Amino acid sequence: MRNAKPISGRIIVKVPASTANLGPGFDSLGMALSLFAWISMEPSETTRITLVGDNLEGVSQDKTNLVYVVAQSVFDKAGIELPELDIGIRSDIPLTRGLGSSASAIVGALVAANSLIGNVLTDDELFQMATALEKHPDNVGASLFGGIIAAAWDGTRAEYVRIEPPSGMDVLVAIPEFELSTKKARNVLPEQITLSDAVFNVTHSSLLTAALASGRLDLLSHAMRDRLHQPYRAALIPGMDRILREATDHGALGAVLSGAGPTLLFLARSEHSRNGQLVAFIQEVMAGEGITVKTQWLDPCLHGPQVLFMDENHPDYDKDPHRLLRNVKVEVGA
Ligand SMILES: Nc1ncnc2c1ncn2[C@@H]1O[C@H](COP(=O)(O)OP(=O)(O)OP(=O)(O)O)[C@@H](O)[C@H]1O
Ligand SMILES: N[C@@H](CCO)C(=O)O
Repeated sequence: MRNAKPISGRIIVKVPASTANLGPGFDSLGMALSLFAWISMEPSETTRITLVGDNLEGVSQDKTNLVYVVAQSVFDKAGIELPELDIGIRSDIPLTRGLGSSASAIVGALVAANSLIGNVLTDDELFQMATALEKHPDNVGASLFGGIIAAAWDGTRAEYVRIEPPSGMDVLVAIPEFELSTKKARNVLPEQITLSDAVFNVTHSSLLTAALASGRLDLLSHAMRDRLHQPYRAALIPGMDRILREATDHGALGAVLSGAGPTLLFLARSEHSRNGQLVAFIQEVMAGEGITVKTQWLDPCLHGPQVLFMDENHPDYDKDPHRLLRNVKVEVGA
């Protein structure tokens, strides 16, 4: 039990998307991306959950909503009651595509709820809660701390180290039109793997972490290879095998499945990245498979959630929060 009191006012949190694994770092490596979701939250007489924009189709608007449930877990842990909430959610992160939409919802909800009660929970407590909810620390760690994180969870406690992304590195994502839930993409993984595949992944994941930490972009094509999950998941994503194998011939430094997929993610040197060759190659292979993909250049996001607090004196306080969310580009914090 803590001495926490709900504050009156509205919190808006802007939280980054993330990519997990980066190839061999299964359930361990994550990187925050310059693609965002926004959550507004304030105490209210009755619970209302409003979804803004096109990316949240199918997300529940009752008390089963992930953001509402996670917020309640913060209040529970802090020992206070705050059952009714007015929540608004806007997301530019497509759902179930491997860009950490659920992690951003969890992290956004944790940070918004904690801000509403005066930040009584520490970042470490939020990280432990987020990891236990998501069941792996890679996406949530990246969304919470920004940059690249290397993390390990033993089922009880998660530890992480944040790595500043190397400069001059751009990120391309190729997002297929179809959804692939994390659950389905984990169900195709084998119960057991060979020792040689385990050694392959441990060694490549270590090399990748060291390469990212020291800015050795020249090592990425070698280090980003994986034998633990991508070979099994490839059957779910037509075209993936060829694209990952040949992407470095078309200007990528490295190419991987983003999280549990189906999004494919490419790292490239900034000075080479926007010449269109890589995008044209991806589009051609996917078109051959009859799949439409949306490609988007992003940057590593260097920061975690940004929080805007509006009290009744804020010039926008009287505006409908959901209209505010629709119009964000709301600048929230530094
Ligand atoms: N903003 C949100 N508000 C409420 N629920 C959300 C939100 N974003 C995601 N979710 C929930 O998370 C589910 C998607 O989680 P899932 O782990 O399958 O995919 P992902 O997080 O997009 O991908 P990955 O974990 O592979 O990066 C959605 O179907 C929805 O139930
Ligand atoms: N590390 C996770 C990320 C998806 O949430 C996986 O690949 O299944």
